[in-house]
Amino acid sequence: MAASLLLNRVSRSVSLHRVGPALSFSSLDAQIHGGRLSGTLFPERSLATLAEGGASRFDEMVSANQRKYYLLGGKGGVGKTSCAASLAVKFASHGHPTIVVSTDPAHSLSDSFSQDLSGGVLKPVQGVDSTLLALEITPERMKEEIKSQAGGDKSVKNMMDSMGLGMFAGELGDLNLEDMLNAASPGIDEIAAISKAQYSRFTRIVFDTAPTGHTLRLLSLPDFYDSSISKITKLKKKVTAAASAFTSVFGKKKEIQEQGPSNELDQLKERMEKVRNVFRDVDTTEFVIVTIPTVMAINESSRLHASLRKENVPVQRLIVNQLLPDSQSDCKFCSVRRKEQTRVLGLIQKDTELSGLKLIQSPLLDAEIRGVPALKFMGDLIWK
Ligand SMILES: Nc1ncnc2c1ncn2[C@@H]1O[C@H](COP(=O)(O)OP(=O)(O)OP(=O)(O)O)[C@@H](O)[C@H]1O
Repeated sequence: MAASLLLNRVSRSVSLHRVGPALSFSSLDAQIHGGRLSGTLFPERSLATLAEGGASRFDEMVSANQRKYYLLGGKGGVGKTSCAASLAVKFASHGHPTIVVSTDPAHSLSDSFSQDLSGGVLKPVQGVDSTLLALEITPERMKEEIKSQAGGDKSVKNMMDSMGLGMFAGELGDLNLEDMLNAASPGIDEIAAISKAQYSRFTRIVFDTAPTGHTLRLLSLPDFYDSSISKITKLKKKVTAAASAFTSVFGKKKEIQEQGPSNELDQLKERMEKVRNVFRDVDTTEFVIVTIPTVMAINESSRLHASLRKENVPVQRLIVNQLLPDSQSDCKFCSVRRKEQTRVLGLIQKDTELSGLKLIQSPLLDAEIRGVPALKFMGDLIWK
């Protein structure tokens, strides 16, 4: 049986001692020095060789004091939440007041921290020696907020009426404004909110994003909003110009109310600009792709990277999570799986989208990563 890592959390600490071919933890007195585990050793190979010690260049991630945003995303079930939560714990324990945000409607931050972080408001994470807040975004609350800002009513027609453009609502046919208001992807408002002044002291913001498709929507939403709002604004200007031309020729006052586009739309447009700038700022933002060593997951990661590149979202790191640790005494199953994962790692090196990224290898632990001590342990393995 491949030597694997058992993570039995005793009280609130974990540690490492050797049990037969497996390794298990009972109190966190094992220090990880430069990839070697002091105390009981992992005889075949240090964990760091698995986690490619230093590949993540955590020193770069933690150095600057200016605010930075890290979005972790990828295929469902690969370990996004565990990696995001472990990164947030690591930032906080390195002195950065940190916020970890889950934009995934199927939240698992509460599970990962083993604390109730639900409710759509910022909540302090217990058991971390410095400031770490968590936010599980509730899509419902977000949608209500957007609808209320669009003059209360949901329909495009009523909204256009409120801007004196009711008779032109048909012209917006191709503009699915209703979709925009009704299906606002969760996260936009909170991302806009977090960039507000009162959160300025938080210098690291970590996003645990939803599986790939949903995240791409979230990333493209600011542009979608922007183009929708500019369409309305342009139409408004066109109509006003037509109305004044009409008046000068026929001398009759058309009943076009002289209103600027509703200021709710202006505010929305402004917030979208802010979010879009956050997502694309190479100095402050980075999207970290998380995957596992299977062909399907690598293919999806490659497509995700291509989409992020198109959206100009900066990507530097790729985490390959749940890698089988080395072991001399391999069972048949493990040796087949190990061969496959080695092949897949080779595919990454040849993949035009992924080969340029910093590759972080994260070992498979044979227990769930739940609670701050386990997240600290995982963080020490991958964020080095
Ligand atoms: N390296 C690892 N070793 C052992 N278990 C792991 C590892 N990484 C993640 N897990 C476990 O795998 C499960 C899924 O992890 P996680 O919730 O972080 O994935 P996710 O990508 O966020 O999932 P989802 O897409 O459903 O949100 C959890 O039970 C977690 O504890």
